This record gives sequence, structure tokens and C-alpha cells, in this order.
Amino acid sequence: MPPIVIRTQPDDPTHATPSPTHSRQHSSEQLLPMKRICIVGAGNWGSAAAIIIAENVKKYDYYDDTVNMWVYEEIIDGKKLSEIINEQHINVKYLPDHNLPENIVAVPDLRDAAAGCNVFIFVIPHQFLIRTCKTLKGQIPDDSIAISLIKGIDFNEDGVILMSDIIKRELSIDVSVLSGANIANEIAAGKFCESTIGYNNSDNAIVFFELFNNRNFRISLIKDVEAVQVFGALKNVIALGAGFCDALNMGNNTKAALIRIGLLEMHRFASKYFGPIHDAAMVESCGLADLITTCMGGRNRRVSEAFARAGGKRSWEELEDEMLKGQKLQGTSTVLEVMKILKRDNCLNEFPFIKLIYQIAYEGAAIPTIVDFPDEHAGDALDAPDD
Ligand SMILES: NC(=O)c1ccc[n+]([C@@H]2O[C@H](COP(=O)([O-])OP(=O)(O)OC[C@H]3O[C@@H](n4cnc5c(N)ncnc54)[C@H](O)[C@@H]3O)[C@@H](O)[C@H]2O)c1
Ligand SMILES: O=P(O)(O)OC[C@H](O)CO
Repeated sequence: MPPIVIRTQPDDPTHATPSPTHSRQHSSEQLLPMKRICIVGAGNWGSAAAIIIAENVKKYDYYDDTVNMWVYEEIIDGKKLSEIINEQHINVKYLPDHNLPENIVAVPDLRDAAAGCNVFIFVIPHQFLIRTCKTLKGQIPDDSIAISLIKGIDFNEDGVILMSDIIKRELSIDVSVLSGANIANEIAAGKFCESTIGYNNSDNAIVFFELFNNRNFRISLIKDVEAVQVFGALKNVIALGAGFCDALNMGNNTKAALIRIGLLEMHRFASKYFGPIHDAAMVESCGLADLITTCMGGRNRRVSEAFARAGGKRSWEELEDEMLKGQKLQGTSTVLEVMKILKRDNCLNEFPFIKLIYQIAYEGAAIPTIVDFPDEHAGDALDAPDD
């Protein structure tokens, strides 16, 4: 097995470092029960992730080679997408330029896809997670484990709800998370990048390391599922700001400044609601690197630029449908969720950039106001630890 990179948190006494004693044995030695994978989702990232997983399961004989992939069924040119995937081994709608390994089996019924599986990879747009989990409730083994690749956040009267909270609440299983600078098309093309797994249970973290790590998709592990998820969700909001900036041709210095300010607000939000967060999260792939890639090449940035250029004449929904062709924006719904909690907690003034993004996205504020930071926030820096 390749070396496992774990970013330790020195002052965390509960930190359990996965060690070589966790190294896997062959099932022929009767030490490990067989694991069978179900990928819950078959969009752009779900399909790219499936390629990695389907290759990795073949390296270990305690993973079943067949990987089920739940496909939210739709008809493409008169034919079912799941059938096209199983016959042509291409997801013609969401990842058309790449072949899927033949050990990926597309299954249109979620319960059928989950049957016999005990390792679940959740990778669907965040707005569909609750109802998807409810369909799985009572249908999976108690000792199943899950990982969420979803970038999004939810909110209710109890406060911030993470995707891992939803899965854990509905299915009562341990949930790790994976997030990073991971534009799916580039990963499917085999271009080198990194990603971060946040975990609670180190044995489960090793399973997901084995399923995801490869030469061109390098995983590091940190014991902080909250920070990894908050960064992954909020970067989609900051990407909207980057799109507004690009629509105005404001240049690289401005964009870099907005990325820096965005990173501070992401850190502030994570610390406020889940603090203290793991030191490494900000500089891992799940933090700064994801923010950079999303502000350069992501879908949220692209649609946001188009929204700004349309000068209020096109809605987010219209542009999403037209430009993404079935793929989903996450930043627009996430900023609405984030604003609910910031308003409830009366702390909008601590997040001036997120507020400006919201005002442009939903209140008709002029695009150039994207840099209208209040004076007291000039040169804003990381909050001191005792703030
Ligand atoms: N695409 C990327 O580059 C990328 C990278 C990292 C993380 N992510 C995150 O992964 C998650 C999934 O994104 P994606 O890019 O794989 O999907 P996507 O945006 O490409 O596709 C949308 C998916 O939603 C499905 N869908 C539509 N209606 C549905 C319903 N009612 N119930 C369930 N599913 C439905 C579609 O069939 C399709 O599979 C998101 O949270 C996204 O932020 C995406
Ligand atoms: O294309 P986006 O904006 O959904 O971003 C994709 C990935 O999350 C980047 O890591």
C-alpha cells in the first residue's frame, strides 16, 4: 500500500493516527470481510470518482470488483442513461469524453444499487441528499460506512447542518468526507491533483484512502470532517464572487485579493460554528487549493460571470439549465443557506464578502459593489486564536 499522508494536529489528544497495523490483509487470510461498493450518484464528479474507485478495488482482494453506481434515470435520445452506461461504458450526459471501467454497473433503482453493499460513496448535488438517504433508510447493513463527496451545506433551527450530519442522522453510520481542488473532468483525464479526506474513524479512513488514492489523485487525511466540508461548501459561494470579478475584467490582483478575503471568511465561518478547526485544513487541498481552482475554472465561477454579464436579464436557473445541461450549481443555493444562519445569528458584519455576493446574486446590487468592503475590514486578517 502507498504511504498514507496524515496531517496530524499535535494538540489533539484524541487524534488517532492510522498506522501500519491498519495495513490490509488478503481476504484469503480470512481477516477482513468482503466490502462491496455503492456509488450514490452518477453526475460529473460521481462518474469521474467511479473511474478511480473501479480501478482501485481491483488492487485488493477484499473489495468486490463489481462497483454499483446509482444513476438517477433519465432518457437520452430515447434510451435510458443507465442502459447506455452499461452497454457503451460512457456516461454520455455527465462525463462524455471518458470511458468508464467495465466493472462499474449502472443501477437505476437506488435500493437495488445498495443491495449487498456496505461501503457507500455519496456524490449527488446537496439538495437531493435528504430524500436519497430516506430511500436508503433501513435498507443497508448496520456496519456500513460512508463517505460524502458532496459540496454543500444546509441549515435548520438547530444551526448549520453538514452533509455528513444528514447521512449519519438518517442512516446511523460513520461518515467520512472527501473534498479538494477536484474539477472532475481534469481528474477523469488523469491530470495530477490532490484531495483531502476528513475522518472520525481511522479504520474507515484507511478504507477510503485505498479506494481513492492513486498516482494522480493524492489523498491526505485530517481528523476534521467539519472543516473539510465547510471549506468545500463555502468555496462555491466565493466562486460566485470570482465570477462577478471576471465579468468586470478586474484583473488578477483583484481576484487574488478576493480569494484571500474569501479564504478568511471560510475560516471564520468554520471556526465560529465548528471551531477550533484543524490547522491543516486551510492549506490542504480542501482549503486554499480548492478555492483557487474553483475561482479559476469551476462551473460556479463560469455561470456567475455569465449572470453578471447578462446585467440582471437572466436568472440563475435559466443560466444553469443552458450552460450546465443538467449539471447543478451549488454556490447559489449554498449562499442562501449561509445567509439564513448569518442573519439569525446577527453576525453578517463579520462576513462582508459573503454579504456582498448575496446582495449581487439575489438583491439586484450592482456588480461593481463586489469590492465595496466596509473600511473596518480593510486588511482584514485571520482572527486571533483568543478572539
Ligand atoms: N463536478 C465537479 O467537478 C465536482 C468536483 C468536486 C465536487 N463536486 C460536488 O459533487 C456533488 C455532485 O456533483 P456532480 O458534479 O457529480 O453532479 P452534476 O452536477 O454533474 O450532475 C447532477 C446530478 O444530479 C442528478 N439528479 C438530478 N435530479 C436528481 C434528483 N432528484 N435526485 C438525485 N439526483 C438527481 C443528475 O442525474 C446528475 O447525476 C456536488 O455537491 C458538487 O459540488 C463536483
Ligand atoms: O465546477 P464547480 O464550481 O462545481 O467546482 C468543482 C469542484 O468542486 C472544484 O474542486
